[in-house]
Amino acid sequence: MIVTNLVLTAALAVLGLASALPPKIGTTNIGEGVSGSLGGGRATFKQTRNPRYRFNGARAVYRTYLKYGVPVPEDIIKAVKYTDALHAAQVERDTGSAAAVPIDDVDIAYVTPVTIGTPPQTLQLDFDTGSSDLWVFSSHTPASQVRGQEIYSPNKSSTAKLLEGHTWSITYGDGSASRGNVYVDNFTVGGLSVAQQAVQTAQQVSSSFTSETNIDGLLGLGFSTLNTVSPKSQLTFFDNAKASLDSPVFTVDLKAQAAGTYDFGFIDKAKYTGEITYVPVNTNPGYWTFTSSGYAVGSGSFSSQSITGIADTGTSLVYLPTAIVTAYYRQVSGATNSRNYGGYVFPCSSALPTFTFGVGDARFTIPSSYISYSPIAPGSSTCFGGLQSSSGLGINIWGDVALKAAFVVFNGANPPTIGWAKK
Ligand SMILES: O=C(c1ccc(-c2ccco2)nc1O)N(Cc1ccccn1)C1CC1
Repeated sequence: MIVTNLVLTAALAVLGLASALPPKIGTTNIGEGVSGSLGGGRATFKQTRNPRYRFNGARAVYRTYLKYGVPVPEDIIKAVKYTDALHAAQVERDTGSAAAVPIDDVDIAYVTPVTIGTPPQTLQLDFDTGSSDLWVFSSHTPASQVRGQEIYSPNKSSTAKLLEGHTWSITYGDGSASRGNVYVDNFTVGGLSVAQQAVQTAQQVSSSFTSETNIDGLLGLGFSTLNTVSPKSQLTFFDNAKASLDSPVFTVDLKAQAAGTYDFGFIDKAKYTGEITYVPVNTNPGYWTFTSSGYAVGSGSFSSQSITGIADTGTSLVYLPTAIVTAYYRQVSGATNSRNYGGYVFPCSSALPTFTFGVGDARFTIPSSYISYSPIAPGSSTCFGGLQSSSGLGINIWGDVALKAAFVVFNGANPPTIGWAKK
């Protein structure tokens, strides 16, 4: 047997397999970081745990054989390889969690802190499941278009690299727009890092972005097919991070007038009640498009009908077919569809019914307070509705007014699905 072992060990050494195993004694490859100080003839070393170390018994035995120069039995070598494979499968994966903070007192949008580059530059970005460009106010944005926003300066980041010859340009449904060039750099959200994230630097932003002083850029969480970078389109932060996540998901927990969270890689049971109802997602052309099973106005009967639309964290309001919206505002005294104000308005003193929408057999009720969206001007007694008609858009949109009423799982598995739960 010894002969066999000698041959085997020699073979391993020749094949370099032995080198796949840790170097021999004298190194600290024991999964514990060793830090300490030298000098003045004294040395003290404080050992710290390596959180990612997984103890491997077979490997410990293997080292002992090596330590005493005894040929390693075949079954130990097999056990080391088997347990290595097991550990590789269990390698600790990544997750992230970051706050979603409303930028004003009507929840028109939410921002989340991110860090870019080395040393890290912190910006507050609007996470937008309705688009797939990650763009930021930057040192390339004309000063006349910057009004208090934080900017990303690639020339102050030692890890920034220009994507030569790449540009981007996007126009959003509300008419806002931006364009510019592209860098890749280290990018972190809530403890979750991507080394070479495409960061699109703005050379031009439209007036609505300039005037939104609390938003330093957008982080697209739509499908990467929507990304506008040319000649080579880029991946979203989620697509880049997905492979290293415990689970290929992100969740959205937006709140009314309070900080919610975006979680990446895990589903936090503390954030919802009951069951999550998952439904299919149509990824064409690149939005999180799903079909709702119907609606009810206030305590009225539920109307079962398919309402196909997108879950869009980047849109403030809910935009649905005119028939549904008129059925809703018929229950609101003094409500009119105003050309002046660009949508349904009503006396702020009017009582508003709730609005319930279905996802499969589940039912989600949007409180009246979310639909009494805001006075059309400060101090006005006329209020703008949080539910508006989608007829001019060509797409139904479940924006923040609806998302605030639920805990939503954006499941990036293959095929993608979207899950809705009460909270
Ligand atoms: O704002 C956008 C939107 C987002 C991304 C893109 C785009 C163009 C090229 C790549 O992405 N185009 C949009 O238009 N909404 C919401 C919307 C539409 C209409 C009115 C108001 N809100 C898209 C998700 C539907």
